[in-house]
Amino acid sequence: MSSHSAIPQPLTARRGGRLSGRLRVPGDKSISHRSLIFGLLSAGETAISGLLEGEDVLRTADAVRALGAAVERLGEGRWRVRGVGIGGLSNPAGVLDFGNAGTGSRLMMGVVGGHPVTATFDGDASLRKRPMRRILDPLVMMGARVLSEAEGGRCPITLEGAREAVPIVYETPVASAQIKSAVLLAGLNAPGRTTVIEAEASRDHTERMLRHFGAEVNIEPHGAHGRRITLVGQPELTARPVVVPADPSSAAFPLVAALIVPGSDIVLEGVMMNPLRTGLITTLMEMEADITVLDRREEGGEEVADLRVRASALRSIEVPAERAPSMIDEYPILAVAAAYAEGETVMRGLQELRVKESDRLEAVRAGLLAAGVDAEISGDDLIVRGGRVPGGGTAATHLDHRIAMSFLVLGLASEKPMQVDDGAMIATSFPTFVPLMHGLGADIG
Ligand SMILES: O=C(O)C1=C[C@@H](OP(=O)(O)O)[C@@H](O)[C@H](O)C1
Ligand SMILES: C=C(OP(=O)(O)O)C(=O)O
Repeated sequence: MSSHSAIPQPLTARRGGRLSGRLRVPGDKSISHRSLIFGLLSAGETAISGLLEGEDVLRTADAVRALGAAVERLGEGRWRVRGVGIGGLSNPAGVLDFGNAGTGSRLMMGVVGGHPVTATFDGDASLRKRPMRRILDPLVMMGARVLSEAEGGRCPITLEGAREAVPIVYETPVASAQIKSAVLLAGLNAPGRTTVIEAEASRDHTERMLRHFGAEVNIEPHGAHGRRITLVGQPELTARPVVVPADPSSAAFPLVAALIVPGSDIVLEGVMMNPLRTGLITTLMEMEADITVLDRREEGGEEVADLRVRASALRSIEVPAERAPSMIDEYPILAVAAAYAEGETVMRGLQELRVKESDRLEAVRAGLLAAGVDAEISGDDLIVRGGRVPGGGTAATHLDHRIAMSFLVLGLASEKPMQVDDGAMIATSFPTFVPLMHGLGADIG
C-alpha cells in the first residue's frame, strides 16, 4: 500500500477579491502516463517535455523502470526514457504500486497482459475499490492469466501475461479510453490485427501516440458516435520526442473559479483542445460562460489554445449523456458551476462516475448539500438547483483529487468559507494547484 492513507490535510477556501492573471496548468495526465509507457515499448531514447510530475504519473515512471527501462529526470518536466522495445520487458522485482491511479494501473495491465512476464498490481484504498474485470476480461481472451485477485476482480492482482498474445476484436462494454488502451497496448505484442470497437468515442491519445511512434492504426466511424480502431501488431516502435500540452482537466478548476468569482478575468495558456476532451468548454459556453478561445495552434501533435475567461452570469442547462466521454472527469467541477447558475441543471448518463477515485455522483451530491446547495441523483442523472451558495460546510473527499479541488473552487465564491477534509490527493494530478490559485489571488489555505 502506498503512503496515500497518511495524515489528512484539511483545506479551506474563502471568498475574496477578483481573480486575475495568466497561468499555465501542468501537463496532461493521460498523455504523461502514455509518454512513459511508449518510451518503455520503443527502441531508443524518448525525450519528454512538459511531463506532469504528479504522484499518479510518478508511479507509472516507477513501473516503467521496474519493467526494464532506464528512466531519468533531466529537469522540471523533462524526462528521458531508454526503452526495451516491444517484447523486451523483464519481470518486475516487486509489486507495482500505482497509488491512486486508474489510468497507470489499467494501461500497464495491458502492457503486461501482452508480454510473457508476471506482475502484481496494487494501489491505495481508492484504487483497491475500482473494478478491474473490465480490463482483465479482454486480456484473458488474448491469452493472459489472472493468478490472483481480490474479490470482484480488484487489486491486488497478479497477472501472467500471454506467452504469445492472440489478436482479438473487442467491443468495449462502456466508453472507456482505459479499456481501449489496455487492449491496444496488449495488441502491440500480438501477431496480426487487434480491433477495438467503442459505441461512443473516448479520448484518442493512445491511437495518436501509436502513430507518432510508428505503428499502423486504422480508425473508422462506428454507428452515430463510435469508432472502430484497428492496430497492426508487432510493429517496430521507434523513440520519438513527446511534448505534453497543458491538461484541460486541470485547467477546468481555475476556469470555473474565474467564472464564479465576480470581476475575474484570467488567461489559461496552451490548454489542449483535443475535441474528445473539450466537452466542459462546450457545456459552459451553452451556460453563457464568457470564454474566448485565442490563438489556436498545434503543439506536440495536439491542438492547443489560450483561453480568456471572465466572470459570468451562468444559466442552467441540460447536458446530454452522449457528451459524457468528452468531459468525464469534469462533472464534479461542472456541478460547482451549476451551483452558481440560476435554475436547474440536469447532467445525464453519469453511471461511470460511480467507479472513479470515489463514487463521484454521491460525493458531489453530498458536498453540494454540505454547501447548502440543493442537489439530487435520479437514476444515472445528477440534478443541481443553483443560484444561492451558502457554503459553510465540509466536503468529504474520499481520496479523490477532483472532489477536493471542486469544493475548494466552490468556496471561492460562497457566502461562508468551504472546507474539504483532505487536500492531500490533489498532488496526484495537479500538485501546483494551491500555489497557482494563490497566484490568481484566491484565498485557499
Ligand atoms: O485513458 C485515460 O487517460 C483516462 C480515461 C478516463 O477513464 P475511463 O477510461 O475509465 O473512462 C478518465 O476518467 C481518466 O481520468 C483518464
Ligand atoms: C478518473 C481519473 O483518473 P484515474 O482513472 O487515472 O484514476 C481522474 O483523474 O479524474
